[in-house]
Amino acid sequence: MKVAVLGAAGGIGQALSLLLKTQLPAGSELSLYDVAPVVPGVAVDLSHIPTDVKVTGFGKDDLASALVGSDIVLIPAGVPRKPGMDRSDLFNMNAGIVKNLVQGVADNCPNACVGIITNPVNTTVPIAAEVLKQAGCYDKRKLFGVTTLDVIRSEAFVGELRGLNPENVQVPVIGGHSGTTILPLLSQVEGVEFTEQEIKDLTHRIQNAGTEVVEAKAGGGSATLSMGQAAARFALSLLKGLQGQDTIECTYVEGPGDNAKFFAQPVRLGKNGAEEILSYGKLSAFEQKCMDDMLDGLKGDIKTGIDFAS
Ligand SMILES: NC(=O)C1=CN([C@@H]2O[C@H](COP(=O)(O)OP(=O)(O)OC[C@H]3O[C@@H](n4cnc5c(N)ncnc54)[C@H](O)[C@@H]3O)[C@@H](O)[C@H]2O)C=CC1
Ligand SMILES: O=C([O-])CC(=O)C(=O)O
Repeated sequence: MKVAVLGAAGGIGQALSLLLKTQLPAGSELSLYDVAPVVPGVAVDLSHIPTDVKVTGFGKDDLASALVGSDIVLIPAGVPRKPGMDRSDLFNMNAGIVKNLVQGVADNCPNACVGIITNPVNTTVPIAAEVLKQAGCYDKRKLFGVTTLDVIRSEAFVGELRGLNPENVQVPVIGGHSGTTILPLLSQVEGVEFTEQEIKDLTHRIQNAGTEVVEAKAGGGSATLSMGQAAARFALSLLKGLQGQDTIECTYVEGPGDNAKFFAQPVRLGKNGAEEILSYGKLSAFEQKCMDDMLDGLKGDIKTGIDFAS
């Protein structure tokens, strides 16, 4: 399998590429693309790690070579937030970057699965869908917004609160990837009971965890290491699915549209990508109210993306 990382020289891109170099199955290829001139150096650096994963770096004029033959394309290219900004403030800078890179996917590896990390994810994924549609190669089973960071944060915070090993905690997170559109289903965490106040506080913390990192980094960017881990988890699950070993992850996809055209929920990943959109089960009254309150915002974010690309 060939995995391409677009934006590979950035904070997320480098962490993700390191994890992929050490965790992709033997015989895989890792293709690193960035407009930053350091990218060939990142590839050389990683190539000194003794795993059977071939790493190649491609500079800004070499997008086609980076992409050709790719099975999975991960896109963390773009600008991160600074304190005081919302993810939607990144739209003006990042929408065009995602549009151009996804056009490159359409031109060079139209059958690849694409995982969009660049914010605002609620909007950049619909942009990617429109670009692929216009190129005649859109398969909704193969386009994903990577929302795994919301899941791993939920696991970490629940583990911390209850003194559990977070590796044994599972929390589905549905909706989108910004503010109140992030909806952790704490009522479904097995073997753990929360008070109403704990649910409110935890939900708020998970929804604001990106801002927690942005403020702690004080102008130096947003989550990169935890996001690298989250994207690697998603990519490795997707790859297992493509190789015939089905896996389940929450991810932002075009589904049946019961809530919004694009929506994050548990998805069975298999040979063709998103083989099955799974039910997220019964919501508590609190979760249902959170859902009702955020859906208009999520739909607005999606419309912004569709309008931009069409
Ligand atoms: N989905 C999620 O959960 C998360 C998403 N993000 C988003 O990921 C994006 C990247 O964040 P960081 O890695 O921290 O930023 P960064 O600034 O460290 O890295 C971004 C990289 O993208 C490259 N780049 C810019 N334009 C490009 C283009 N046209 N083609 C190829 N590469 C290009 C830059 O040269 C840079 O190396 C941001 O939009 C951020 O908001 C961040 C954390 C979590
Ligand atoms: O908050 C940000 O800007 C980056 C991000 O998406 C996250 O950390 O969840």
